[in-house]
Formats: sequence, C-alpha cells, structure tokens
Amino acid sequence: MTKIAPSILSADFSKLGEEIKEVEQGGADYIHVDVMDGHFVPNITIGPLVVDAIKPITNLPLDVHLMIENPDLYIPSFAKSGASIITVHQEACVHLHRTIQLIKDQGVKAGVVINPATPADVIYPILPDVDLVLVMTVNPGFGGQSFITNTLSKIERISKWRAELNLNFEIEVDGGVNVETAKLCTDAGADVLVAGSAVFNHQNRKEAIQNILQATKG
Ligand SMILES: O=C(CO)[C@@H](O)[C@H](O)COP(=O)(O)O
Ligand SMILES: [Fe+2]
Repeated sequence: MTKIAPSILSADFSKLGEEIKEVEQGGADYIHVDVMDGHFVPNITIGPLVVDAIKPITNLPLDVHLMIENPDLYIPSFAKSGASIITVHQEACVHLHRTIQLIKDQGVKAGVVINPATPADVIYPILPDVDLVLVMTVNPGFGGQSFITNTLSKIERISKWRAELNLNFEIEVDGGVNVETAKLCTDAGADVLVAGSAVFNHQNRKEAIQNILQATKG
C-alpha cells in the first residue's frame, strides 16, 4: 500500500493545526516536516518548537526531514519534540553511520536522504542501518518545483538492493510529486510519496490525497 506524507511547507502556517487535521482526515499516513537552516539549503523554515506544537494535535507519525548542517547538534531536540522519523542528508553528514546511530539512540526511526545529483552508491553501506531512504526528486529548499525525472533510476536501484539484501526500509520520494508523477515513483519502487503543493494548493485536501493515490493504480 502506497503511503502519502503531505509536506506542511506548503500549508497555511497561520492555521497549521487545522491544515494538519484536514490532511489526517483526508487519508495522510505521515506528516512531513521540512526543517531548513539557511545554510544547507537557501531557505529557513521551522525548528523543534513547531514540532512540539503539532505533536499533540495529530496521531500521525511526524516525518522530520532535516535540511541542515551539523544535524547531530539538533537531533536530540527534534526527538524530544516528538519526531517519529528523522531523516538526514548524506551530503550534510561527515560521519553518516554515527549520525544514524544517534537518531536511533533517541528511540526514533532513522532515515537517510540523497539529493538529485548524489549517486545512490554512496548510501549502499548504510542501507542495513536505516528505516527509510528518501530520494529527493527536486533540489531541496523549496516547495512547488518540477520533478527531476532522472532520479527514477536511483529509486529502481535502491529498490533492487533492498530485495537483494533482504532489507525492509521504506523508500520515500520528495519533490514535484503530483498526479502526473506519482505513478512513475511507485513503479520505480517508492512506498511513501511526499507531496506539498499538490496537496495544500488544492481546495479539497482529501480529494488531492485520494487523486494522487488513485493515480498510482492507473
Ligand atoms: O523537502 C522538500 C523541499 O526541499 C519538500 O518536502 C517540499 O516541501 C515538497 O514540496 P512539493 O514539491 O511537493 O511542492
Ligand atoms: Fe521534504
């Protein structure tokens, strides 16, 4: 079953609680929280305080995507705030294995993310240690960008490795996912679709979520 993780980056922050409740009722599986520091990516978003604030208003797992330098400094805070899954960029981690262990030590699921220009091979050694692999299908930093099609071959490779190694991490995709691109991702092996603008720019969020999921079955 394909899962969907609406990214609150495209939500109306003046009514974030209502927005989250709406996507939860609309069939979301995770709430995707984009954390940006203005260094790793050219944008600044939210910190642990916001995770703290949204934790009590939803039963869904909070999928916290860290687009920050020195993630080790902030992982304990995000875990305490209620993150269920924390993903870190391979490109931001000098000692990726240590960072993944740090996340797990907090009792939180750990994921690794790769940018569109990063080859899949660099995460092969860490695959047995992660709960989730996130393949960026846009360059991180902003919502509403166009899907980069040549990332699909990486999803296929990672999915093949998962089967060969008999592992069961989830494969998530993030960026430009909508009714046109969702099936390309699931056909390549993705299990979790992050969707920001395709959900929150739609008047009826439930319909948007269901349309994306339906498109994967076409
Ligand atoms: O991590 C990011 C962007 O860096 C994403 O999670 C975006 O928020 C996805 O937005 P859309 O491309 O779906 O509008
Ligand atoms: Fe994200």
